[in-house]
Amino acid sequence: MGEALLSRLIARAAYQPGEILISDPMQQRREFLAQQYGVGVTADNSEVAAATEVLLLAIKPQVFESVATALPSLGQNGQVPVILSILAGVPLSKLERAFPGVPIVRSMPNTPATVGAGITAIAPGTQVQPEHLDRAKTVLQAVGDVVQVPESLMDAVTGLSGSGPAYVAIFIEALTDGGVRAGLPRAIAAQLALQTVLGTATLIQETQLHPAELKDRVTSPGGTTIAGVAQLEKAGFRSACIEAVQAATERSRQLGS
Ligand SMILES: NC(=O)C1=CN([C@@H]2O[C@H](COP(=O)(O)OP(=O)(O)OC[C@H]3O[C@@H](n4cnc5c(N)ncnc54)[C@H](O)[C@@H]3O)[C@@H](O)[C@H]2O)C=CC1
Ligand SMILES: O=C(O)[C@@H]1CCC=N1
Repeated sequence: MGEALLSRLIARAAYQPGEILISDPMQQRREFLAQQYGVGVTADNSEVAAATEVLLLAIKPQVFESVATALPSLGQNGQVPVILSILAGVPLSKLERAFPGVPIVRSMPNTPATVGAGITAIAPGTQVQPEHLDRAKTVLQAVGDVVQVPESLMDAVTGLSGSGPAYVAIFIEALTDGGVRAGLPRAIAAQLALQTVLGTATLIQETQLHPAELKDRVTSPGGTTIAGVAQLEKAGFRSACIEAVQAATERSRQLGS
């Protein structure tokens, strides 16, 4: 996810490569990022912590405690960075305990950020002033839309838009398989499936139609669509989507505790 944000930030010239320093323990990863994006790299997290105005935390929640403990206290060179966390589940209370007095913005982006079509929810911590929030938003608005939510909703955001690209990708893959089963060549089926999802999303966005209204418009009486919709309902498609978001939300809560 860190790379998704990085690639778009550079493509949009929100930052120059020379202004970005990335810490990663994997040498192969460091070499790749330096070569691909021209950014500075280091294996020492403290170097990033000492040199930055925005410190993006893009590690796994499972290693948060060990990474935070090993960092020196921030702001010793006079500039206190804004910490922008994208960690699933990790609450502001835990982040603020690890970095006392530091402005922290908890956020949940998603992978469409890579192409500037992301959506990120943010929740500011107790030390965050308007200028800190602006700094965080500048980073996130370069990769898509930004919405502010109460922190209590961040796990639900994670279950929906954070994890959602995987659900949508599975849907596109499954539609493609359906087309293949019905006799379409795979390449044509894949093109039809992808554009159907993209086109429907664009249609709903541009017309502000309620999804149910759009479904009704496609569904001719006694026609093909209602036959397909009836099968989706029989298979519990809606329920599967609702339960997927719920399960991911609960997992996000677990990761933070
Ligand atoms: N993948 C996604 O779609 C999204 C992920 N996130 C969050 O982003 C974070 C990263 O997730 P992914 O990118 O999926 O995982 P990832 O495993 O692809 O990336 C984690 C990176 O952290 C590096 N790393 C490991 N230990 C480190 C350490 N001690 N110090 C510095 N770097 C270290 C790894 O080498 C790796 O490059 C997680 O907290 C996740 O909840 C948030 C939104 C969406
Ligand atoms: O699967 C995960 O834990 C991360 C958080 C949201 C999307 N990917």
